[in-house]
Amino acid sequence: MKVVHSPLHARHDGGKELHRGELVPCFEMPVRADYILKAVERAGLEVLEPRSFAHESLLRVHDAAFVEFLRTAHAEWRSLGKQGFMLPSGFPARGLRRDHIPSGINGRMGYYAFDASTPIVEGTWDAALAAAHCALTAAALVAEGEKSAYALCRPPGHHAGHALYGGYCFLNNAALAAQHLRDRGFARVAVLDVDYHHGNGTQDIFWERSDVLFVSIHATPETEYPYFLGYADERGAGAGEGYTLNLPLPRGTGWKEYSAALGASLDAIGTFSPEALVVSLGVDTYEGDPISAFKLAQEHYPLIGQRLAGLKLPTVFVQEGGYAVDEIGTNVAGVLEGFLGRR
Ligand SMILES: NCCCCCC(=O)NO
Ligand SMILES: [Zn+2]
Repeated sequence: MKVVHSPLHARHDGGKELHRGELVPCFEMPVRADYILKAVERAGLEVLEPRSFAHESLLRVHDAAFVEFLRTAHAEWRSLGKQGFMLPSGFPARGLRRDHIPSGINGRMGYYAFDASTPIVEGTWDAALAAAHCALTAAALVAEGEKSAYALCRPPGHHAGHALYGGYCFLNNAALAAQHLRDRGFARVAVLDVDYHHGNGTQDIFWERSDVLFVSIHATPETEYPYFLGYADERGAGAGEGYTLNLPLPRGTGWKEYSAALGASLDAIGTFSPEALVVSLGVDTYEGDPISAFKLAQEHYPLIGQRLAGLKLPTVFVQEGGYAVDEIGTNVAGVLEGFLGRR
């Protein structure tokens, strides 16, 4: 399994997020990627830098004006004499208009963002684009015959929708990988999101499509972020009806219940009989994660990898969340080594 990683991830740093009512240093910090990189190198996996892809690759899943906002926002912020990280101050919630995008930067920020946890800094665009290219490169490797590949993406992507950013995510790396596989001739692709949080962005992108199955096991939005998507009654719309499967679980879920949900998701994927699999690999399901509340232990991550290998599908792993930085590398490498049959 090859690993795709870009040192440009480190350009996304220096912001703060609004967490439980106060501005705190971001949990989604550069050292996460450094620790994962060390762990996959220790596991003997080959590491490559990403290829470059045309701007149009991003528009296969994202709105053009949204991408242009991400690309230019911080330069505009600086041209107004501002510096440091950008956070929105208002959102087009109920009773407000969403049919008009304000011309000012603060209005546009609130139009495209859905939380105040996802700061944009000067290097955010470079890092997000590099993460997208890591995912596209991993998908290209699988399209060219690799059995599997791992995109060490930072910032993550599964909360980013067609024209939406938040949850530490800007461009939807997993959705880009799935679309690239479709564009390279894989007739049906399944996306399995095992991050603690629901991949609302990925669901949004494939909501009306039957060629990409979206399955997510996550903490119930009744009590957990993103709160407003990820319920079991969300099954897709139009041609996509029946091609979204949400398996929300309560806070405190341990391996027994998680494993049962994993089994149900693998059954659904088997029924869909995809030609490839994209895994949104968040490891914030770990019992020691600072912002999450499942109870998976380190020894469970190789088991997840083994179960995924059982699908016998060409597989692209895309890094999502996981904030217990001391253990993130061990947990990610555990999944990959389990998948490879080494654990
Ligand atoms: N306070 C915002 C929490 C964002 C969750 C990020 C994440 O891990 N998503 O998978
Ligand atoms: Zn997460």
